[in-house]
Amino acid sequence: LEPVSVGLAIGVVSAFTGYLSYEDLYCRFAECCVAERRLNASALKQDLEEKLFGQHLATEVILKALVGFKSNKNPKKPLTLSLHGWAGTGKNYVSQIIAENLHPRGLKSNFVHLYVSTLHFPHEQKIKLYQDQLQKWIRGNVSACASSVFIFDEMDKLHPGIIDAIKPFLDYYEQVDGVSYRKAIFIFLSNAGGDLITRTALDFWRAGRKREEIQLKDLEPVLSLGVFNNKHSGLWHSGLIDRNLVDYFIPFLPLEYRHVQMCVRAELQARGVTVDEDVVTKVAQEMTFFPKDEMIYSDKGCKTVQSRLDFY
Ligand SMILES: Nc1ncnc2c1ncn2[C@@H]1O[C@H](COP(=O)(O)OP(=O)(O)OP(=O)(O)O)[C@@H](O)[C@H]1O
Repeated sequence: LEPVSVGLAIGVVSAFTGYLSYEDLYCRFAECCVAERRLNASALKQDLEEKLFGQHLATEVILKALVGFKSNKNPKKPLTLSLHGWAGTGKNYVSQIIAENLHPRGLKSNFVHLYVSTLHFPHEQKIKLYQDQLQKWIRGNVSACASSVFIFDEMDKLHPGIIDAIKPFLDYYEQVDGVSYRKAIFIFLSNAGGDLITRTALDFWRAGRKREEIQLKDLEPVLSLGVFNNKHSGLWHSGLIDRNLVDYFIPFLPLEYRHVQMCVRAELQARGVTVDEDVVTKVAQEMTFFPKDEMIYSDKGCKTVQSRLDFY
């Protein structure tokens, strides 16, 4: 917002109200970083339960992690979440929900920053430059707003050198060069471990067990094999794991036919269109499912639902 019009608007409103502080008023017109803004736990819970389909583990862990972190006045380190799973299962989507619950403007907020490996750090020979830039960006943004949120997409494609560059910010230091990073939130998204998570889900399905019976402890050994000891996970050898800098590893399960249907209905509702079950079935049936014999999981999750809907 342009400062003159903000100032003018504030003047007009204060003339009418007479009691709101300049800061209160300013923050109604321009975005402010409210370090002590409380997290509305029930709103977050409702968002996750209503909008995120088929991810009972992610819903539970994200809620617990964020509520715990935001209610702690003196966290010892920033919150670091690592989200893993197959394509189109909701990792970016949930980051958007988290961002909106922390900063009302969500991904558009000046205090929420999204980095995509292949877009922002594409050239291996420029690692040194990227490291410097990233450190400057993070330092600058956290100095401006302690509760900044940083989302790193395609973490499995991120050069370990870049992860090393952000490592000092994730650690238990009180301050780094006069800036405290302890109230910031880092979210890493990756497909690493997705195939192994899928295999576990499939084992449950084949054993006739419900998806909702899958517990974190069923996936922890799987993730440790696929992510912590896997050269291609991005986190490997980055030291984040040895130093326990990642607080929560969050698995995303592959989506089934019924979840794709739910995504189609949600998208129709978001477009303000009445839900036509014929369209729901047509779009869901156009998706491809695996494994070949059982055809249970959508190979792109809900990812292409929006573009497919444009045909109807
Ligand atoms: N579990 C889900 N519940 C509701 N909607 C979903 C879910 N998963 C995906 N979607 C829908 O599909 C779109 C694409 O999903 P999203 O970008 O979150 O996938 P992703 O897991 O980040 O995939 P990738 O690993 O390929 O980046 C979302 O914007 C959302 O509309």
